[in-house]
Amino acid sequence: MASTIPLDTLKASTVHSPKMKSVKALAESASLSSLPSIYSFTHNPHDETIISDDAEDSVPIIDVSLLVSGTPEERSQVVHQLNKACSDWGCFMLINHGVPESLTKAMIESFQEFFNLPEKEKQEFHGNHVMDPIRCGTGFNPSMDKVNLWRDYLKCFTYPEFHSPNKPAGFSEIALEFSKKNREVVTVLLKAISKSLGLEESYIDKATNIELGLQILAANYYPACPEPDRAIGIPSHTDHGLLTLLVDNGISGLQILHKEKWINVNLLPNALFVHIADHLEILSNGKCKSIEHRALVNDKATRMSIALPHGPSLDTVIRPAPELVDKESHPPAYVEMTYREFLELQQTGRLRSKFG
Ligand SMILES: O=C(O)CCC(=O)C(=O)O
Ligand SMILES: [Fe+2]
Repeated sequence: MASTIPLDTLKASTVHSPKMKSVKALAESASLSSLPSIYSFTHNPHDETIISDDAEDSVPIIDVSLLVSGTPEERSQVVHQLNKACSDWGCFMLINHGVPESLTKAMIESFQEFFNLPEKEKQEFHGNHVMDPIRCGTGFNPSMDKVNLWRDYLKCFTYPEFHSPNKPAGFSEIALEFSKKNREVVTVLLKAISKSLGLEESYIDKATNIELGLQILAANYYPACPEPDRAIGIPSHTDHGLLTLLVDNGISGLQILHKEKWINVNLLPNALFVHIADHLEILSNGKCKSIEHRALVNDKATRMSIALPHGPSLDTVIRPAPELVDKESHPPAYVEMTYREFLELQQTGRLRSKFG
């Protein structure tokens, strides 16, 4: 049986992040020529020697339009590609996904306008709790992060209920449309991934109660950094949820860990990057791998990324699919708990990994 974490000791997890100056404000202050020591991140020297840009290490590219309009052979080919991408890579790049390029551009611009708001106005959206539906801040969580991260963020819960800041003008409308279009992509992908696992098409939808599944629209803002080798945007982690879709403003910085090598990800123009996340790994009993990744910073230009984690409904217990469990050869390898419990535990720093 899968073990469970005693949750009766779990209290509402408030993140006591002090009202810190944003990294954007810090980076723009005229006097900044070196990295303040509170942002100094010790990179693992072992990591640094194994960065790869090799062609053979290139992330799989999947044409998702074939799942909708392809021939039966093309559809089954894409399902096969997804099976390999989810198990061998834990990520892939998606082309012909149907999110209009102009909409993505408008979303990136709107986030930029949000981050450009006066600090005081942004502070109205400074949430404290992981379940606050709108949260803006700078990368610092005392129970999780040992150093400050060179990154500001805004996170909004956009499904099942839509939340967004009421400024800048037009932000809400663009965010609603962008979130909808991205959720449509996830709907198609989850069906195909179910099939690729040998399960019925709607298996993941039902097991996660996806009708009420949580969608988060998050933007990361990484200003140019005076000493990029000594700082980090986001340290190595896997995402919670089922799938995260990600785009950026054309400035690279995302790295994934593949076969113990850090690989620079350069997104194809108008492609979506897809991360397999923890709850898909749990549900598939390890057949799909959630991908370790991190965000580096640079000294030339501001990087922005938009990440949309799509998860189960908050109150559905997620456990390995019994169809993918075999007592002898594939025993259940993960703890079972609701997505909400997972998020709250993760925030306290007490969830060391999805293995419990
Ligand atoms: O900025 C990126 O490319 C990565 C962002 C990320 O990993 C996250 O928001 O969880
Ligand atoms: Fe991430």
